[in-house]
Amino acid sequence: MVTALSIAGSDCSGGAGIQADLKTFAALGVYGMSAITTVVAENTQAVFCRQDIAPDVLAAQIEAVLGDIPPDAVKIGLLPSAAAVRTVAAALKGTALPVVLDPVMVASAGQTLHGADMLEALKAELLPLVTLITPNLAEAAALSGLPVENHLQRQAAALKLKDLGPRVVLLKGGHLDGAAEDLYYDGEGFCAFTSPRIDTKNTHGTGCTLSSAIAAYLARGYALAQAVEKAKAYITGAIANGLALGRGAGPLGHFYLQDGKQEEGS
Ligand SMILES: Nc1ncnc2c1ncn2[C@@H]1O[C@H](COP(=O)(O)OP(=O)(O)O)[C@@H](O)[C@H]1O
Ligand SMILES: Cc1ncc(COP(=O)(O)OP(=O)(O)O)c(N)n1
Repeated sequence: MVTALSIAGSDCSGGAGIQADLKTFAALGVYGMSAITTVVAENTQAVFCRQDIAPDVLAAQIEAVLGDIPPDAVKIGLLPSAAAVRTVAAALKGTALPVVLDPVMVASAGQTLHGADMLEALKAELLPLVTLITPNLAEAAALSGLPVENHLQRQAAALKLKDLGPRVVLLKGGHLDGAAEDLYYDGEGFCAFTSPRIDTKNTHGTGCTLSSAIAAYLARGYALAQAVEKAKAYITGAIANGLALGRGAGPLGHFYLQDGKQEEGS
């Protein structure tokens, strides 16, 4: 059985965070496990409050998984503090696992999801350990300190992020106008993974879903660029099959592949 671990926050409304990751793993035929970093009270409209998990309990969750059911890949989502970043970095150092990092900072509803000390720790201690980082436009600007308003600026930001240590940078374009173009940079060259923009308000959890789908495909043995290509196809379908639940940005539809359609190559 192919396995993957998500280290991320809990979204009680089920659209983002650990809940989105586990649904994605299941939809893609991967046995999912979780280490929860923080419990967020949120829904399709707003974030209300959060309770961060103590670093020793976070470390114990990761150790419990790694020591018994070693995952084939790891996805990291919301890390609420520098202490959480350091805990995860210490737990993963020396494991040689493929690690996908979604550097979550702000919920689509607008609220910041981390403490002020998180950003510097993420850059210094975690980015050198990860295989692939998937910032959205705002996250890329915050991490690189560069503007990302046009294509050339986004390329420059990707170069700067690559210098911080990940093997590959995938700068997501979900918040661009026009096509949803994600820029992929592996240190040798750029390529774009692009889909038409889907006109919907139900986009809660798009970043979580894309990064966990990439982790699932890496766990299944796909090479990096191919894992991103397949994950992009999965997220596009999940957005197209989004669910009109709640009064705000509704969640994605994760199980559309099982509605009589088979995933190619599975
Ligand atoms: N309306 C949309 N139509 C098609 N693809 C989208 C849409 N919104 C986001 N995406 C895609 O979803 C993925 C997540 O991107 P993004 O929304 O930028 O992340 P985040 O949730 O972290 O802000 C990317 O592959 C992006 O291109
Ligand atoms: C617990 C938790 N983790 C992450 C997010 C952010 O999710 P993301 O997929 O990046 O995007 P939005 O749905 O917020 O656009 C979250 N809200 N909660």
